Amino acid sequence: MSNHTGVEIAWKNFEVKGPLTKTEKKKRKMSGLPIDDKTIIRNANGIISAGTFTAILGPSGSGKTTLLNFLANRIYYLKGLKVSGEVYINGHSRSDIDFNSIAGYVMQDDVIMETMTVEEVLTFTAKLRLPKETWKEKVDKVINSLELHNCKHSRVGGVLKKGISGGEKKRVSIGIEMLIDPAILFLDEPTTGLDSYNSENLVKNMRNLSKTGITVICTIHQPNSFIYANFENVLLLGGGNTAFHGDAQQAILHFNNLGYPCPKFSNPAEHLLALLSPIDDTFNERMEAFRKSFNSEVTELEEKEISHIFKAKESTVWEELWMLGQRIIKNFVRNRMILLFKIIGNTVFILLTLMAFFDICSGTNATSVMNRAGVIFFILVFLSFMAVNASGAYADEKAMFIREQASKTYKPVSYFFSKLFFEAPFDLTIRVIVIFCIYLGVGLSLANPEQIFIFVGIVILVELCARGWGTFLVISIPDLQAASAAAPFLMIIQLLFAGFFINYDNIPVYLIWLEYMSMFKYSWSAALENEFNTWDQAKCGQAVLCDPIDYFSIIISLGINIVILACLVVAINFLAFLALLNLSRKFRL
Ligand SMILES: Nc1ncnc2c1ncn2[C@@H]1O[C@H](COP(=O)(O)OP(=O)(O)OP(=O)(O)O)[C@@H](O)[C@H]1O
Repeated sequence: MSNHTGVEIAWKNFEVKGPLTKTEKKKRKMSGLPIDDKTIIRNANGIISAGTFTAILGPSGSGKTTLLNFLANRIYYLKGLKVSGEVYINGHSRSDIDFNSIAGYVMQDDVIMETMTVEEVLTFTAKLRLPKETWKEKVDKVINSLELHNCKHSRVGGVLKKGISGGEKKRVSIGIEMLIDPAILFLDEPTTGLDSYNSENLVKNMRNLSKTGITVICTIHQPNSFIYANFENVLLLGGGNTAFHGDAQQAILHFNNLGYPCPKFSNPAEHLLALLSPIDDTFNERMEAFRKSFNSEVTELEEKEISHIFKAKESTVWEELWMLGQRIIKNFVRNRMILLFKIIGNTVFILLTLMAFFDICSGTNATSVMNRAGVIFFILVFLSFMAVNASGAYADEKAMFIREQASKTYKPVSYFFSKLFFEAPFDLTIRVIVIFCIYLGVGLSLANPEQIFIFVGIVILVELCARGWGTFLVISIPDLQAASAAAPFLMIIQLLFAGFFINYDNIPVYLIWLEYMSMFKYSWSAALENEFNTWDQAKCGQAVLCDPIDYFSIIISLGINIVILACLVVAINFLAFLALLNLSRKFRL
């Protein structure tokens, strides 16, 4: 199915050093050894021919993934390591060619939209990256070659909602990469989490792909003997060295000749991994023997032409927005639990609020002033906490966004605005309904009918501001749990300096900037002003509360408060957008 004649990949003088772990440092200190960087891979060389299937094997920590990432040019994952060496594609230095246009990379985790069907997942990428005339044919080809026809209309599913099997999911991940017709395909531990039946099938699939001309390279943890039998070539890593690289069956003979025969009826992979693991005192001696017995030297490389470099279609922002928007809507409609929860949760909230505060604000005395201010405060706080969590959708999709950026499926700007145009409106609509019901039910001012609309406008700005903050945190903090823990703190800080708990005059000068950044300061002032600008002081009496604008120290006019709030919305969302750009830049190849 590939249009390629395949490519040969070679690496020379590949060396990796990395920091010691705390335990390693302790051990070295106790043995009086120097505490400098450890060598993970030492002067490795190798060559993998076009259209072959190679499995990189080795014990845990031997550097399999590091080698794969180095070959696949996944620089981000090598951060923190000192890496040197050169990679050649068909004899050309990798840096001289558009390597990312001929390479596909399948991550260990399958990060696919769970609510989409297999066909929809493939179609999404195909429509964005392939010309109109070819995408449909290409999707069908991928489905056929990866034997996905039985599940093409099934939803992908996830941990809580079962969908297709783990093996099928992995094949979908491979299929997404196959759409661009890669000449070389890298897979990081593709059989992890799969049962032996699915693992064997997957390995057969990979071998079949290599037979179509694609150079397939994967790392594998602990293959069983059936899986091992399907390997064409193996590259064995141990003790920082390449212990063997070549025909999988020859590997068994090679170690047999060195005096390490594979015991009868045992799994050859287990035997080889045991030989490469530091499980006894003879490890160093064994590794030295393996190193000497295998010459990985790569000599003169012949320069060969690289046929057919894939040129992805450059979709416009509008096309991308529409595709992403459709995906959001589908995901939204199919995620019935979330939909139901939002509807029931908000209905319960309206009912409870009305039961507690029904008509509480309708009076004209000082008590009514406090009630009105209290209800307004409650609405703003409740909505902002709800909205800051609405960015959870970003958290759910962060890994998928990274995968899609690595393969340049769409531009980050399209993703950002698709969330704003297609995801936010549903929440905003619910919020508007909630506010209308509560506003009318508790008896906030309707002396001027515009007041309710102005209040709704203020609430929408608060919602957009809080969403922006939530999005910024989720995108810029690598740990998602830390990001969701930080969100309420950020809201509390803004509340603290908004003017309700500490009077503006009592805020220390060096913390005054927090006051100016608080969305509650402006929304609270604007909402109070909106509420009390039709207030009849004469009916209220002489109490200090009867002049609410003065009592609450509101000095900025309603219009200016709204303008500042709108500027905050733009600034915070721009910050979130910059964070998204930065995330994309790290992973986009
Ligand atoms: N970015 C990094 N920063 C620091 N150390 C790293 C980094 N990446 C890998 N290492 C270290 O390099 C060594 C090799 O890691 P690598 O993930 O390549 O091993 P592996 O053979 O794939 O292991 P496993 O089978 O457990 O996934 C390990 O000791 C690991 O801790």
